[in-house]
Amino acid sequence: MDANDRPGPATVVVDHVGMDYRTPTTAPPSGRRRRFTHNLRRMVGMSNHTYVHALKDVSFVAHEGEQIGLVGQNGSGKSTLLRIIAGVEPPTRGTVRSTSTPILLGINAALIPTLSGERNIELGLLAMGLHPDKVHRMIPQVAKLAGIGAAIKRPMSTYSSGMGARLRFAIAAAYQPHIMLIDEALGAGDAAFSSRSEKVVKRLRANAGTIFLVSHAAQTVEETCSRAIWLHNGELLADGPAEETARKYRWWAWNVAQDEPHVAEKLLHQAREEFTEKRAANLAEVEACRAV
Ligand SMILES: Nc1ncnc2c1ncn2[C@@H]1O[C@H](COP(=O)(O)OP(=O)(O)OP(=O)(O)O)[C@@H](O)[C@H]1O
Repeated sequence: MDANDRPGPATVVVDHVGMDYRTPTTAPPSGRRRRFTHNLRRMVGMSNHTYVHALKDVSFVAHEGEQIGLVGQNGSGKSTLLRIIAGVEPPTRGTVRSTSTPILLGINAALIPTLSGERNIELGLLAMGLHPDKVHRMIPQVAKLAGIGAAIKRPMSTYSSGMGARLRFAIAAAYQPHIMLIDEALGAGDAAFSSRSEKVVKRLRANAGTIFLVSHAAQTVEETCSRAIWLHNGELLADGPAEETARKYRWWAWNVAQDEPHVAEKLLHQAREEFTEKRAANLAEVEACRAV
């Protein structure tokens, strides 16, 4: 889609989504009383907890024909957002609505370790809603794409992590999703598998209606997406044409890498200011979708 084109109909509505993870920590909290409780719990062998605010009130609408890249530094919430859109994890707050089931390439299939690879393919394809006749016809081709040889007859619990990743990828790739989510960090496998999986991803991307892509190379987002969203510490900081948004992020990241914290801070502030109007437009669109 060209940046000047009108967007197609809405396919995914991310409505005020927030995600908090409760995690153990050894860091002492601020405040005397809290520190006292923290030390006391530690002395009696109990662990202390803190909350990670992985996503903070994220709202936007994705449309038919859009390829949306998610950019942001490590830990900014990109994978969390993909998992929530895929329905793999429920958000702490807010909702995600979509016109069809979004498929997160590689991990939607919940595989069962005690069953063979072949049986997992069967169950995975059935879980995606494919007809049993079609599933039986497809098993050999999915097994071929996984390319793990005779291991396909063995229980998954005996696989290496790379073999498991290949199988998961092959199952997800067997189905052409309309809303497709790709987390490049989940890509696993050796060089031969990577080139094979690249071809499959290319084909799936060409036929999908809406695509979300998490890539650590902002340049990939710039080159292959129509729109980009910049997440920073769980906050939606920018949302616009891929080239413009990914460049903003790259310029910020470059300044962080050059140890220019003041410039980087100024750029964050600038991005936030520039996003004010678009944020209001996003919220209005989310609101309008809620009314439908
Ligand atoms: N299951 C979990 N339990 C606790 N904290 C989590 C969990 N999953 C993610 N987090 C935290 O949530 C925040 C966002 O993580 P997320 O993986 O979404 O970031 P990311 O932008 O995808 O990072 P990266 O670029 O490194 O892959 C991080 O601070 C991370 O530590």
